[in-house]
Amino acid sequence: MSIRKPPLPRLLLKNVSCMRNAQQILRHVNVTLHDGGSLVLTGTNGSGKTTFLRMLAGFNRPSAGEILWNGHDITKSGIFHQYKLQLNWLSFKEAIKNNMSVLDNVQWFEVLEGKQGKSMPALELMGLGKLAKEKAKMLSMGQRKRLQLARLLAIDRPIWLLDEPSVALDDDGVKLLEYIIAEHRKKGGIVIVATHLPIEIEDAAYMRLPPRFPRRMTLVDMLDRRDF
Ligand SMILES: Nc1ncnc2c1ncn2[C@@H]1O[C@H](COP(=O)(O)OP(=O)(O)OP(=O)(O)O)[C@@H](O)[C@H]1O
Repeated sequence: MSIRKPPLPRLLLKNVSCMRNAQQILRHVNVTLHDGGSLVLTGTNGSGKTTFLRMLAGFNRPSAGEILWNGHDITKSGIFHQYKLQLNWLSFKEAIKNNMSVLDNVQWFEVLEGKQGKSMPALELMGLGKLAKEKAKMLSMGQRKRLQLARLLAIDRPIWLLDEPSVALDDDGVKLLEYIIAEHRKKGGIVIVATHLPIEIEDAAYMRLPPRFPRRMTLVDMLDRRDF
């Protein structure tokens, strides 16, 4: 009888902590993600959701513990070079050039990836097909977010790091976001989302980060506890 080794997780965070500006932001975080997996990060303002994503993107190094991709430490330079090519990052910094057309704002990134042919279908899927030739400065906030999502699709990398991806989207936009996440996962992609807003992601793991600055106890809290 042969005993099969379980597959290595694609991403593994082992007892990871992270400091920022000499403050401990994340403590002893453990996460396992296989292909097709998803993690939703929630927590109050300042609890460290963006820091978590930045750490996975390599902008902040863990102060303790390890982040392993295919079993290799991502902070090792040879590994990081390969690992970062797996990442697709969506954040408040939109990197949208207002004087370029909507299509060029997507195609430019696609060409940098050495890919072609996905920009227009991605814009159409995100409901921006008819605006493809307009300057990006004509777009509303929600349309700008849709453009960022079209870029994710056109660039087509396996690990998505999404910081508040549904902010500014209307109901249809949120459904589209949920749809593209589900489709990406079906292909084996990994999706990590930091969000304040409800989002439906089937079988996702949820992690609620503890507040960093617990609020001071009020008189009402003290009366509730009756321990003074
Ligand atoms: N540029 C920075 N330099 C140093 N410390 C920072 C910086 N940005 C944030 N921090 C610290 O890191 C902590 C976590 O911030 P982070 O942005 O990760 O939280 P968040 O959970 O994403 O918050 P929000 O819900 O407001 O987006 C903050 O409380 C702050 O003290």
